[in-house]
Amino acid sequence: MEATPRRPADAVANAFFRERRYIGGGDRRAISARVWTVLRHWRHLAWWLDRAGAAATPRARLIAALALMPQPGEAPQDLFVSQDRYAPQPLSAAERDLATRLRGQAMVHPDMPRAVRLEVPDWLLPRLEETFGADLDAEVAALAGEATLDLRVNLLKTTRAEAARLLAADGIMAEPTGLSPWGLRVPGRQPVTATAAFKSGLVEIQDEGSQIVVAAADARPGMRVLDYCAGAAGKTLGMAMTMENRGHIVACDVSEPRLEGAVRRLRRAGVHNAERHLLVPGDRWARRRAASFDRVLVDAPCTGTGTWRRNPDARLRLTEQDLAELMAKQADILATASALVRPGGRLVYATCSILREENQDRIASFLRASPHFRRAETVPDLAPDLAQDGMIALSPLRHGTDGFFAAILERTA
Ligand SMILES: C[S@@+](CC[C@H](N)C(=O)[O-])C[C@H]1O[C@@H](n2cnc3c(N)ncnc32)[C@H](O)[C@@H]1O
Repeated sequence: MEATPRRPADAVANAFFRERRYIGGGDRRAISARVWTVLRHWRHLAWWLDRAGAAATPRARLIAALALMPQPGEAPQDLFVSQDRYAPQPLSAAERDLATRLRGQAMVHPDMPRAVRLEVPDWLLPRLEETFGADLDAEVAALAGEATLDLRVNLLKTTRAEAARLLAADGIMAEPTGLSPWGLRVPGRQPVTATAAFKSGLVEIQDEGSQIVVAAADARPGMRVLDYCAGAAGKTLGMAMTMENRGHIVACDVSEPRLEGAVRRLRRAGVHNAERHLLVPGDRWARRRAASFDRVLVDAPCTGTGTWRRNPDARLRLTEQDLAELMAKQADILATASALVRPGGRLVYATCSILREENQDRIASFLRASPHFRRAETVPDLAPDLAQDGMIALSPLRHGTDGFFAAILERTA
């Protein structure tokens, strides 16, 4: 993971295990659990190692994690033993000394700088302070928590109650979500994709926050709808559902493999009114369809800072340059996609970021440059006060969802 810092940790872990089929299930789980503990405490561990005068190598981080978070029978000197062919080398005298010194200390120390304590990059801290103000510690703690497993019930094929009943028949007890009218929340990590309900397209895995973006888009039967950054069609599927399979929806993206991934999902969900379009440089397709869609959803490429619960390593990989590049892309995409909205139609801009620069500030600068757009005065009837000034900003702490943002804009002329 350190050797390929641009690659998501779960992709590295999957490749590692694929190349080592001899590692059994129990060992895989144990290895993964240890690696994820180290990732979740990356900066804490580096701080402790620095204080102890040790280099923050992968091995040293692991020894420090075992010493700082001792579990019965898991003292580093008992795990680093060479009798077993695959076990790590025994501890050196210096490593033993390190483990002894760290043992029993609290992982988070009062002397740690705030960014280290919160496990965020230094450059990002002022931006997070701007977003969350006095709630910063609690919000970041919630972003570091366990993600929920949410399903969107596919109303094209079933009802929420019926889907819950079918899942229960497969041993999965799901509860209705509080905000999304179509959501079910499954406790813990359960094999949802093996259930009959999933295989037959009655439910899709989709965070409740993402479902709220679908609701905010308010795609209705008979409309012409564009999902401009559709990826593998997560939100296209949801909008096709609210359209009751009537009207026309186009899923666009610049990534062919992502759009390919949509094919199977659309089929499984029983969606008949969707078309896919691969955007290429100099695309005439968009120009020919100027001002023709009732709804355009821009689910923009973003920092993903709202999904840290799922990718604890992402916050460490994110650089200031990434943010700058993404913001430039968001501005371009918004300018191009907005031209496709018909007068009287709606543009919904969404991210899974919690940063103001990608969200509220992006919308403010778009509106300054686009006098024929304004914030929608009426928004879909979701939970009271969820939308303010036509914008919805969700967070794990306040809403129990990923950190999603949606702005609902109207084209006036
Ligand atoms: C947040 S993801 C979309 C997720 C998807 N809507 C879903 O719900 O599953 C952003 C998508 O924007 C696409 N993208 C990046 N640059 C783009 C561009 N210039 N125009 C259109 N799509 C773009 C990426 O390929 C990616 O699939």
